Amino acid sequence: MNIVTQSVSVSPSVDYARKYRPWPPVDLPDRTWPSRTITKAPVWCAVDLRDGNQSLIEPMGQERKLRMFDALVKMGFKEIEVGFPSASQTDFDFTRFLIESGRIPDGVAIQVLTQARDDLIRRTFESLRGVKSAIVHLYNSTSELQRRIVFRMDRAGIRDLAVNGARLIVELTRELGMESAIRHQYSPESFMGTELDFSKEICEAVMDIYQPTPQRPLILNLPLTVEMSTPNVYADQIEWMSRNLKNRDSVLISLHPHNDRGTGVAAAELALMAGADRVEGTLFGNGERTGNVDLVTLAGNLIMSGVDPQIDISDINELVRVAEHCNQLPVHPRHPYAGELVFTAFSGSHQDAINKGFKAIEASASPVWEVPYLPIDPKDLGRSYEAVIRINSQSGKGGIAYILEREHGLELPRLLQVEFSKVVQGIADGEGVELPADRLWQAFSAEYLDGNGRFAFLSHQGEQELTARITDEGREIAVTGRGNGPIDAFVDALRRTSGLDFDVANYREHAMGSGANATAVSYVELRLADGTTLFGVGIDKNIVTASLKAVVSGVNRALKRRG
Ligand SMILES: CC(=O)SCCNC(=O)CCNC(=O)[C@H](O)C(C)(C)COP(=O)(O)OP(=O)(O)OC[C@H]1O[C@@H](n2cnc3c(N)ncnc32)[C@H](O)[C@@H]1OP(=O)(O)O
Ligand SMILES: CC(C)C(=O)C(=O)O
Repeated sequence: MNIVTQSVSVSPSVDYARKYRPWPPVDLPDRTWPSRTITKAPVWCAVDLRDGNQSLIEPMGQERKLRMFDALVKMGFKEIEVGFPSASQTDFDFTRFLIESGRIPDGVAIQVLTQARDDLIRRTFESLRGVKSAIVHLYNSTSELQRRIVFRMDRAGIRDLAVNGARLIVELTRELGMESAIRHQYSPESFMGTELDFSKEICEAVMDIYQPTPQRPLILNLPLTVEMSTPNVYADQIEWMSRNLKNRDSVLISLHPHNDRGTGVAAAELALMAGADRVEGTLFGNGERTGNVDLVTLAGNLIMSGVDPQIDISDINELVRVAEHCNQLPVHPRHPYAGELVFTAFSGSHQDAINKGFKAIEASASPVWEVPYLPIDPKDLGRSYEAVIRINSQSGKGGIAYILEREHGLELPRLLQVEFSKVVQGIADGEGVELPADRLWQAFSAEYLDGNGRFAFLSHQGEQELTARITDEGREIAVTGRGNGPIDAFVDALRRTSGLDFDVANYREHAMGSGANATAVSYVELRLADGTTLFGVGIDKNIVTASLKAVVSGVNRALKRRG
């Protein structure tokens, strides 16, 4: 059989194939990264105060910068890029403030960025006077596009720019006696767009100036300044550099992914598998254009793989508050790990599976977390289970049962779950909005509990010969009946009083709470003359009273159904 395919352009005015080119793959047939796994946390460097800040509508002032800095320190970051001190007075002053106020804890290095321009490098060193531990981060763009369009320089010119910048940095470090305080970092900016042989050439030329050793390695930051390809290409580039750079043990290979194609996290992870040592990024991925790689997501992914991320994201809601305040940008409700909705299921089958997963975890002695649709325990991020299941018209019995059990201790029999979920479905469809837990309880009470119809239970005496006081349409009456126990006798009494032909098909009860506050809940399934069944529910401190109330509840519902 011949299948004839026809390609139809949705936008006939643009020939995408002529306008855009796929990024060329790296010739690395013996690549090893695809079969590796990440088994330890990288060295982290948070760049919220520099790359994040430079992309904000309103860059941070001192108050917001400090709040972010303190939060990053508290999370356990040991390297924090605090600004571009030669570019703005705010960044210069902030760097000075951190140093002069003694705000930088021992063991934490501040990092500052500079272009390869003499005046900017000198000013950068001015900002660092008296610092205990800093990383001077030199960058220049190296890609073919930037060389041609922005710098209008050939490879040699671009290499000289980097080498001269590095030389001045080494001289100033020495002149100012800052050798023990300062570490060095070089970024061939736009690394992804740079030919690998030139990346190697320029990095090695810079290494010749810095003379790194395994004890004092140079940080070579190989940025995905603009993400232009699938993440495997970046991983190949990193593996190629890691394998081909000279004196590999004297450099730390650092990643700095952006997220133009939405795969910044994937690029970082694959590149770590490819041999990188360090990652630069920001909280929740704020940064130029679509952002920097999101360090919180990377840390969450490590946790989910059983690896200690070495930064603390266990109070993720607080991190969201800090980021939203400092960046004046919201964190999306569906943001991995942090979004308001990421641990919430509305849909019935998901809720059912989560409910069963929680029960299985409770019953299991294993420490392993296994809950369908919840790949990580929200509690490990300081999130509660409260919002895990929320009810709307897409919800099913499992979710409704979960909420009634969590909020009110009711363990509804399965058939009652089915029955009540239809009631909820009707309300949710009618109102078209979410039903919060208190609305669900209101609906349950109205449907099943005291006051749900014509009769209401007041009191009873006797067991096989029973007299009960009830109200009938608000009027108090006494009813009597006989049977082999109080429920049977009460059924006999109510059958005659209501004119409804029914018996009890099933009965279940359990305690809610414990000690003096314990309450009993009874579920009775009534079978009607036409063979159909329905439930009644009663709650009372006295277990017999709870059962009799449940019978009244069921009769009221049956009468309403009969009309
Ligand atoms: C990918 C990144 O995020 S890199 C960091 C980018 N961050 C920022 O730019 C924020 C802060 N920057 C600034 O405030 C300014 O750009 C400053 C203060 C650094 C420099 O300002 P100015 O000199 O006024 O101008 P401008 O930024 O337009 O300078 C561009 C010039 O610098 C050159 N240049 C750009 N980057 C570098 C570099 N890393 N090293 C050396 N020269 C560079 C350009 O080729 C251009 O040269 P030209 O004037 O001969 O054409
Ligand atoms: C300065 C460099 C590291 C940078 O910010 C980038 O390439 O995005």
